[in-house]
Amino acid sequence: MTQLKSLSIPSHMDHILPSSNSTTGKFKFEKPPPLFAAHRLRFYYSLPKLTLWSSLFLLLILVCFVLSPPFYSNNPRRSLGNATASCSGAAWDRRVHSSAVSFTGRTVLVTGAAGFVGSHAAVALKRRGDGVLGLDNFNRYYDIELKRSRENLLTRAGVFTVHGDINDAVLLSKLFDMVHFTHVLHLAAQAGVRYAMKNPNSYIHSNIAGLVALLEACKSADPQPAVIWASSSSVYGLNSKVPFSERDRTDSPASLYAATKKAGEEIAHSYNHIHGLSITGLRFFTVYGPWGRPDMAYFFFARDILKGKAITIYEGPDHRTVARDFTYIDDVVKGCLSALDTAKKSTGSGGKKRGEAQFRIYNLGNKLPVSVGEIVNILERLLKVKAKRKVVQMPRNGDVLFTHANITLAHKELGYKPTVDIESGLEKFVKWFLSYYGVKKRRFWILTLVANAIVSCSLQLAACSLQLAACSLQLAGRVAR
Ligand SMILES: O=C(O)[C@H]1O[C@H](OP(=O)(O)OP(=O)(O)OC[C@H]2O[C@@H](n3ccc(=O)[nH]c3=O)[C@H](O)[C@@H]2O)[C@H](O)[C@@H](O)[C@@H]1O
Repeated sequence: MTQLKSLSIPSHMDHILPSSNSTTGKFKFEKPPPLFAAHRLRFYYSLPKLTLWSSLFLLLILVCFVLSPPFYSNNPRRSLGNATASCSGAAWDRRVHSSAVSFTGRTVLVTGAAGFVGSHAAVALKRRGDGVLGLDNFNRYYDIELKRSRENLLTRAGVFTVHGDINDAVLLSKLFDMVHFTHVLHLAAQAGVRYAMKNPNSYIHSNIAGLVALLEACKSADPQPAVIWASSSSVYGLNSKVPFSERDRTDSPASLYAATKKAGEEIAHSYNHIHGLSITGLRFFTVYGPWGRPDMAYFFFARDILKGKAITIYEGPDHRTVARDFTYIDDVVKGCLSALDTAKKSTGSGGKKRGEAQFRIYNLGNKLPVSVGEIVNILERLLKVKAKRKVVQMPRNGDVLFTHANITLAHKELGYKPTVDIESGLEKFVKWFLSYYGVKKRRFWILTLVANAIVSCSLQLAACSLQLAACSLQLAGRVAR
């Protein structure tokens, strides 16, 4: 007993010690190693606390993760990893070939396939029986999860998306060797007018260098494909004559983005002239709709209205209205497909031109400009939430006051006829927006709860095992004595 007392065991440990009565004269208590004893004591008594704190900690990490702003970077190296290296192997080859199987005689390489217009167009092509192969660099200009979700849609439709950059000449040449593309629908680009103020180089990288790399690959392919690619309404720049017609001048761009698209049109012309590539440029007018781009105003207005955050509505000098010829995605996709179907074959082979080749440019707009204020009115009605509007003078950030397409030429030569008005188009967008982000939120909370439960259970299990080990050690000690 004297021995026991001298150990000064804390009173709350009494129940795990043998009773003094039963051991009188016989029991000789051996002090466990101090470190082990300390652990055992803390562990045993703070188990519920430990579980609680670990759960709270886990929850905190998850909340920080969700609330952290998305990381926007357009450094292709960062987002690509080793793309060319990953684009090989028998399984990869099989996926490329099976995606490119065509039932119509058309086989299309769609660049920017995980993008907004790219994903819609690739699915539409595949549905009608064309062979389709996607290519996308999955850069982080906006939410990469959205791009992955679009990629899942493509996969379900039977379209394989190669992860790679249009600047990767080795990869392009490999793809052109593997598949005889009849057409290239080139939609990969650094989009967005205002972002050029922040990251001008990304526009040069994708819209100039990338375009040249792609045209080089097309020029060298045998047979050469016909190229249909996305230019932009922004090439009309500071023009004041409306509606914008393809014959109007395009030499006063208001943004670097517009300048790179205008440069793209000139570069395309030179490849057509020298190498006999059949090339069609499509000037898209503010394309919107389900699976859209989160950097576009209608998209982030919807998000901010729902969050109760103020939205900034630009106005021109003397309170002039800012307006856009918003064009619904399905109409634009129809325009792309008609351009593809009416494209003539390239005339070159092995990089040499054998005759004049087709060169076309079309406006794909809606010919009914809508003010930004009206877009907000419609979103308010659809979301049933009042927007907190902040009307400010349009900053000098590359935006133009208005766009308005003359689509006579596209109508005449492509049969292009937009059918979706802004109310119905935004209604479809809002429906998608609510279901996509609603589902994601629900999925997130279920995952959080499951993860939490798993961590708590594992901690409890670990604690029990330690306790069991401690008891066994103690028992072994007793038996030995
Ligand atoms: O037509 C095109 O070629 C271009 O269309 C859009 O560019 P933009 O029309 O400027 O579309 P948004 O960025 O969504 O802006 C729409 C309107 O909202 C206005 N806006 C934008 C942001 C903001 O905070 N407040 C605001 O009033 C803009 O001035 C513009 O009038 C795309 O973002 C470009 O990639 C595309 O090439």
